Amino acid sequence: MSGPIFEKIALVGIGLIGSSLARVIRREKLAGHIAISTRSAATLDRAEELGLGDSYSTDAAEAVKDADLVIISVPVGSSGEVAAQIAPALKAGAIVTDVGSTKRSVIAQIEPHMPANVHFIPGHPLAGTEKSGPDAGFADLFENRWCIFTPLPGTDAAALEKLSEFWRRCGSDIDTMDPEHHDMVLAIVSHLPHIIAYNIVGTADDLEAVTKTEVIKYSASGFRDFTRLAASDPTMWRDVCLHNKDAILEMLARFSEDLASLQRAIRWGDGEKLFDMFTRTRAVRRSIIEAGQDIDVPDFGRQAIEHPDVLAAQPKS
Ligand SMILES: NC(=O)C1=CN([C@@H]2O[C@H](COP(=O)(O)OP(=O)(O)OC[C@H]3O[C@@H](n4cnc5c(N)ncnc54)[C@H](O)[C@@H]3O)[C@@H](O)[C@H]2O)C=CC1
Ligand SMILES: O=C(O)C(=O)Cc1ccc(O)cc1
Repeated sequence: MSGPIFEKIALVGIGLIGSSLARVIRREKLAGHIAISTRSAATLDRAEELGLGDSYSTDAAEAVKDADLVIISVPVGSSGEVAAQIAPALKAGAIVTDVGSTKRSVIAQIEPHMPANVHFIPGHPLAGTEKSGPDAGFADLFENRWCIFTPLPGTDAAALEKLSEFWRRCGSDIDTMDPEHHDMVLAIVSHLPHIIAYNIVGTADDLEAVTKTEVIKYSASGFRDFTRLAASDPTMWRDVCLHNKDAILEMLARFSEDLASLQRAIRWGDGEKLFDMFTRTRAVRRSIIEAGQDIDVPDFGRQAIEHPDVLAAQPKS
């Protein structure tokens, strides 16, 4: 299929994800009109300088007027505020979706505001980088990545198919799951890695016996990989931590238990245990490569979904 899918698309939030969407919508001619809205006037001006849309407003309600598709791309903690602003201005029959990294909390914030005559379909593209803002986006971001929908009971099948077609034309593959499962999967494959990265870089930064110049000068590539994740947007990740609290705490508890067991093996010189553990984790990496997921920016989503055994794997005693 070619040609516009929607007459007017409104993008609320024009950072990494919103601006990547603007770029791919333009390139693939997915809309007749792209309306852009964001809270900060300076960011909106930058989006206009970059020519990302056809109309610009700091008033989200103004931007969504007559829109057939509204995509909310703001930090998850701001979802409710945006939903309240846009609700009275939504067109009957419009599809409203989001791209938030957590789903239960976003649904809880947005759904109560949605009028009965619009289709709210929560979504999450498993694609991103550590960068943020309208300059950071690029049209290929969603190419060969998963986009997960967590539809509410009774979601209109035609609206879901139309939104799926939109994301396919952005380059993504579609998967559907319930919001609880989404939040659990993402806690281990995305949220925990970021928290671990923030923590290890923080620990290094606190070390008094090692100067900051030494951390920079001698940083091995393993540490550098962590610094990339730890450079991710603080507002976005504060919100993810606060809005997927239960699943993150559950995964952190398991992680801490496993870390303590590793610590014990090191303390007691249990080389066999260390070797077995490192052999098992090496196999996970191999299966990622075999699944064709060995790409520059770590891909965390597809692997866990296609190979749920990665999640289910229990430590060998
Ligand atoms: N950065 C990433 O790698 C990924 C992020 N996500 C999700 O996408 C969403 C957006 O993330 P990014 O684009 O990376 O963030 P960003 O920081 O690059 O952009 C956020 C945008 O939201 C705007 N904004 C913030 N509060 C607002 C409000 N109350 N009303 C209107 N606009 C507001 C900001 O001005 C900015 O334009 C988040 O929910 C995040 O969890 C999803 C997949 C990947
Ligand atoms: O930069 C990376 O490695 C990421 O993991 C990007 C990312 C961050 C959050 C998401 O919800 C999805 C993708």
